[in-house]
Amino acid sequence: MTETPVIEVDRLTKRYGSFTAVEDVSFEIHRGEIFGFLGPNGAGKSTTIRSILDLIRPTSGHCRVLGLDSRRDAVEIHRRIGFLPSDLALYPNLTGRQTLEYLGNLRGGVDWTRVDELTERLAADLSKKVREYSSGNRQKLGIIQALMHRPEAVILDEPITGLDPLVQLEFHSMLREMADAGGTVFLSSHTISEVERVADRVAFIRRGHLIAVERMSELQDKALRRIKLEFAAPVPASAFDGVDGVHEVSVDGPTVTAQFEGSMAPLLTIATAHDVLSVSSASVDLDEIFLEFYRDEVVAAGDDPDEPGERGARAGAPETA
Ligand SMILES: Nc1ncnc2c1ncn2[C@@H]1O[C@H](COP(=O)(O)OP(=O)(O)OP(=O)(O)O)[C@@H](O)[C@H]1O
Repeated sequence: MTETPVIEVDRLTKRYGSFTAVEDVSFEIHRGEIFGFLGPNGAGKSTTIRSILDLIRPTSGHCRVLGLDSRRDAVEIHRRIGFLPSDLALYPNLTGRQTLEYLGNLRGGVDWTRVDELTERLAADLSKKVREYSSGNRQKLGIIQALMHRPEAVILDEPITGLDPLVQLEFHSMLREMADAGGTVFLSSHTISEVERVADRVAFIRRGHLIAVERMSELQDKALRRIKLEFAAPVPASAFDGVDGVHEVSVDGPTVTAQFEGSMAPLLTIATAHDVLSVSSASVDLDEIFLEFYRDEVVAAGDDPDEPGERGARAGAPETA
């Protein structure tokens, strides 16, 4: 039996004039899931979120939230979910507490016990006027307003901006508790470390296209590994041509380094045929995977002129389930 997805994006395309910000993006998020939505600046994250929430109208495609139509049922959706926008607009002359009272009353009242609990956990200060807030305190207020009515699902656009590391940890625990209790979290982010820490699945968006949706645990298993081989005598790089799963072979005298994925066995077969003295290997961390996905952007920024941007395709086609 398949449960109705909590958030469903179906072939979403958004054009601004002749510019396509998001093209043919589809994914589903299920109950109890923390879903990371990862991409560099301008990739299309906020455009996707705004379409889900009916804050902008898609050029084509549909979004559904809690089984409701984003356009037809926008009012009910907004009542039942929490949302932290990337550019939260607040009244500068209200205090934090007055702001929450105002926003809560739009939903029919404030659960101050819940507000106090969130305030304490995030070490927020609700007594000052919004115009006197630091950016971190402003962000805390944004998080509190998104969570204070105990929503079934929450959509968070870059939530940890400006938060110190301890508050980030506490905030991520809060998201995990929400998901464990059956809530759903959509978390847009630039940073793989945040997504790695907290998400169950992650979608990678680049230049308006969804390039992969991966389960975090599978992504970690899939991580490319780096191997260093010391030989008794120099071995040509061509000895490793066509070996399954091996990339980026580089030779420095009798030392060969390479990256590989999957089984190490084919690589070791070649190595042992050439009088190998030692083998060492280490996992490549997820930051490197992130860079693999976004290599074209890195090259465009002038960081690595060596490598053509082919390898983002390694992750395969987007998941459709
Ligand atoms: N109203 C608009 N008119 C024209 N272009 C727009 C508009 N809004 C967004 N864009 C463009 O659409 C693309 C996607 O923007 P979007 O804000 O969705 O990216 P993002 O992934 O959220 O980026 P960031 O991480 O910087 O917030 C960008 O190139 C942006 O300049």
